[in-house]
Amino acid sequence: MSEKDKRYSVVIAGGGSTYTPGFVLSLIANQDRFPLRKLKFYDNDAERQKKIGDACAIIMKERAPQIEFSYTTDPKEAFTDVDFVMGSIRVGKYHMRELDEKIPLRYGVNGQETTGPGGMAYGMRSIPAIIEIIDWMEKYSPNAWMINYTNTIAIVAEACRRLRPNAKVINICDMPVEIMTRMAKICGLNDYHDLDVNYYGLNHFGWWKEVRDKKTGKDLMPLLKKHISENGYWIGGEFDKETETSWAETFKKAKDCYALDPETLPNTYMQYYYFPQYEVKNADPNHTRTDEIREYRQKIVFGECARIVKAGTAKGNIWEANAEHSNYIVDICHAIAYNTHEKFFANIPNNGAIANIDSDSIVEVPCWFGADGVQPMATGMAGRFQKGLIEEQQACEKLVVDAYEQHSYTKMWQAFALNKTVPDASVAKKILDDMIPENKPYWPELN
Ligand SMILES: NC(=O)c1ccc[n+]([C@@H]2O[C@H](COP(=O)([O-])OP(=O)(O)OC[C@H]3O[C@@H](n4cnc5c(N)ncnc54)[C@H](O)[C@@H]3O)[C@@H](O)[C@H]2O)c1
Ligand SMILES: O=P(O)(O)OC[C@H]1O[C@H](O[C@H]2[C@H](O)[C@@H](O)[C@@H](O)O[C@@H]2CO)[C@H](O)[C@@H](O)[C@@H]1O
Ligand SMILES: [Mn+2]
Repeated sequence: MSEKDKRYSVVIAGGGSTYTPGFVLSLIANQDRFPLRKLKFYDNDAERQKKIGDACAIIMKERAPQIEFSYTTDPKEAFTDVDFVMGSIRVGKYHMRELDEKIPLRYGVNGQETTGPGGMAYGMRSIPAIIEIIDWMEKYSPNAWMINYTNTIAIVAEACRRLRPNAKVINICDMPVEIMTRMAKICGLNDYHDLDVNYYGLNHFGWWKEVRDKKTGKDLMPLLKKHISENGYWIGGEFDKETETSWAETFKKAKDCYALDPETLPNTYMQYYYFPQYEVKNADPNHTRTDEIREYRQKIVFGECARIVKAGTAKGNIWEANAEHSNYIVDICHAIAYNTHEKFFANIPNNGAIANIDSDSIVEVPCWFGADGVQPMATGMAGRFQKGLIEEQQACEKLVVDAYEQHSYTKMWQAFALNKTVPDASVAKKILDDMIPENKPYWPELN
């Protein structure tokens, strides 16, 4: 069979994820450009995965019967004969996410999934699980690529850099393309594919310094700056109709983040670093994003899967409209499979991509994606303001991986104490001391 006719085998690690049905629908929708012969799910929670797996089996039978579909909790079965691993696991599931959010809030510190102490706690849990998956992939399918969404991406990527430097793993985030689709709509274009950008920073910690219409080359920054200074990334109307309340607030808050540096356009996550006191004041310590997800996304996804299984058909399912999150990972697999050299974003060792940042820092920058992986774009110099922020934040991310490697309590405490979201070292210690017993099943013992 020629390369042109090749059909691919994909395993979704985290088969029980709320995003899995979206991945399946996007994969099916892209069969003309990224054809599959096999699709598998892997999860370490058989019961959770079965609920999603049984519904997806029906979707696959109805829409793509030519693709062999299965789900398993056995790593050998999961990772044998695959070309791509899509990483989407959440170690400790929503129970631990809730604690990541609520423990810092006990002490008046921002409680968020991937930023501040919560993000560092979550990253520490993800490291061994991702390393384990990489090792299985390399053992059972040595030519495969892992495209990983599993958070906390910056910490996972730093752990990959140190512990598995040659692994074929690419750590990605959907936030830049989600924001770019908003930018495209603001400019009367369709989605992120229509824009050519210069963007730099860390994961959930970055700035656009150039946005152009890909077709005409027109500078879109003046138009975007005007809109964002008035509305943030909020668009309203049909496009924002389904946006959940907390995400709506986030897109609107970008207006205040933009005001702090009107030369660049901010990633929405900057709100947690620029305005931590505001975030805490607006948070309900007894009802955080995890509660919202339990009430909405998780309930809807698992409810819909149960409905499909009961009806024995997926006709009229809620995932008809493709989500950015799942389309993006399929776009990336396609770019690697067909060596397209399209420009997306990856979290990779800097190596000069941001000229005045250490070469061994993990940075998030535009990269060209092809059969040999990713080639970063040179983004130029970080501004003085950004450079200061980046260096503080990336030191926190490195300290977490130091703590993991050295089983060091002090390094983890330093990581919390240094973070911009934490007011002082005694508060950092209280948060860490509350987190340690809760994370006992997942973290190394810290001495
Ligand atoms: N990078 C990004 O931009 C981005 C965007 C969205 C979501 N995410 C990430 O995607 C992941 C999934 O999110 P979700 O909200 O759907 O989570 P979820 O809790 O619904 O699903 C995660 C699944 O992972 C499984 N799991 C946990 N530990 C595992 C392990 N060691 N091995 C195999 N499976 C394991 C769980 O059993 C669960 O079924 C999270 O890491 C989330 O942070 C990343
Ligand atoms: O609070 P959540 O679980 O809804 O989202 C956390 C993730 O947010 C970013 O991704 C998506 C999000 O998954 C999706 O629901 C939507 O609202 O848009 C966001 C931006 O594309 C973020 O990039 C992830 O890393 C977070 O895990
Ligand atoms: Mn992300």
